[in-house]
Amino acid sequence: MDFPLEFVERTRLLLGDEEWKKLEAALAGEPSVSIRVNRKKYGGALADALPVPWCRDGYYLPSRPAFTFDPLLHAGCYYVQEAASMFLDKVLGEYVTSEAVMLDLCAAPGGKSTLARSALPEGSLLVANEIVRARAQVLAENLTKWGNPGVVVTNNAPEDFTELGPVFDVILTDVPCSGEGMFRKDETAVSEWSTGNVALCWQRQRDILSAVWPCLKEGGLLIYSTCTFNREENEDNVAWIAGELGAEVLPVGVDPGWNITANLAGGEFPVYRFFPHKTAGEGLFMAVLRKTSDADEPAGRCRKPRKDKGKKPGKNPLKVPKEMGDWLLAGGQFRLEVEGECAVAFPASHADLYDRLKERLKVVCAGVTLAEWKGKDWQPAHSLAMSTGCRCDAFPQAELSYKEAIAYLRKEAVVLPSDMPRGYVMVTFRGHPLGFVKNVGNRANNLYPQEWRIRSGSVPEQEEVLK
Ligand SMILES: C[S@@+](CC[C@H](N)C(=O)[O-])C[C@H]1O[C@@H](n2cnc3c(N)ncnc32)[C@H](O)[C@@H]1O
Repeated sequence: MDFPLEFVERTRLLLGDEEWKKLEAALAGEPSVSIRVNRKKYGGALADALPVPWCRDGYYLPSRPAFTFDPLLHAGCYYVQEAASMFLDKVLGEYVTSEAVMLDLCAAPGGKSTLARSALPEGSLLVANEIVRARAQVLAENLTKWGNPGVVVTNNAPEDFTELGPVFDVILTDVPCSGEGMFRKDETAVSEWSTGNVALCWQRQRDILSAVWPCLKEGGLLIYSTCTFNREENEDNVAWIAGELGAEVLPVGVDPGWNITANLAGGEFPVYRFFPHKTAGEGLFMAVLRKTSDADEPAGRCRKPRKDKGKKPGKNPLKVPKEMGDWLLAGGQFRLEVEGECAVAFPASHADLYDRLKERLKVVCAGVTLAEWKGKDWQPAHSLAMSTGCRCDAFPQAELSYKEAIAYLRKEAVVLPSDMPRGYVMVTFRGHPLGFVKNVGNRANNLYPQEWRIRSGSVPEQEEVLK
């Protein structure tokens, strides 16, 4: 692969001649394949997989299966994620040990959000935000499949958060960057690279950080990451956060055998760099900072919503039927309410914050959507089937074969055994919920979300299921 000359020169200067040659060779090689399992859904051991050392649920696979045709992927049993990004698990495991409210500001497609949702202590809330509307939909899909009810997905610009005040214990800014660490996976990252773009990126990163800084509590944690190598977007920005915004940079306990690279800019503070020639994974930079200053916003204060923002709740004639609480394993821990045409369950312990977020932000989805009103009855929602909080035995269940499961995920017709009761039936594959159908006797109407269906027609001959 031909890299831009200026990139070669700058990276050679950063690493030295010998290291650059090794990196160049690695960037021309094949990326490793890794996944992270959802321990709330998938308990089995993996054959032939090697653990990713810095992540409790991460595994390298010996080859790349046709993931699209694995029903377990669509059931949220695992997420395909490059291994270096999983370092977030080490950071959260070390620094977030009690219930927390976390914002993942640049979250789509959701790799780090799904990881955070597994790593955060029980009772925590994750707000996952994405500025690009179409990407926010993908983020919502991935988090819905992951199934943790303590999630709010929003579609906002960083500035929209500023006036919330200091509500977050942890903020992750996995900022848009020049993407040098993704060169072997993403050819457009190579073609779009220029020194001008690097400058644009580091300036935009500072704007993003300044916009959300007032939302971080004093003593709260900022996790800053990029997937690029240059020092401007990495060490220089960390030094700027510490000096200008007011933070101390924190160390993370790492094993020397992991081959993580330290600060390359001569600074004293700890940062964590992953290079593809040293660790199996793509390029990643991560630093952890604790907010020391509170100059912007007195703790606990939150400005009133802007007058033009926030919808006045109109009177909704729909009510959530009481029995819907029985569709959840811990129904009593949720606030049930109707939002538009949907019955939504949201963790009661964070309901006040959710109301504040709704006043200011564009919420794509939150908590568990239990059902949708269809004019005559409530139709159980896909989000419920995906939720780890769902009481699955509240519904009749039909186990599907591999072929039937793929047909269901392609939104094709499904035929259920003749003794299945009429009405809503949960379909499963190897015991994992895939969604709902409505059994009308001679056929079952497929309720899989149209926009999530498998579109590819080339169904593999053999079963492509995680082993
Ligand atoms: C590196 S990607 C995030 C990857 C994600 N954290 C994950 O682990 O799957 C950066 C994200 O920032 C978004 N973005 C682009 N411009 C932005 C801006 N000005 N402010 C905030 N986010 C932005 C991009 O759309 C993209 O989804």
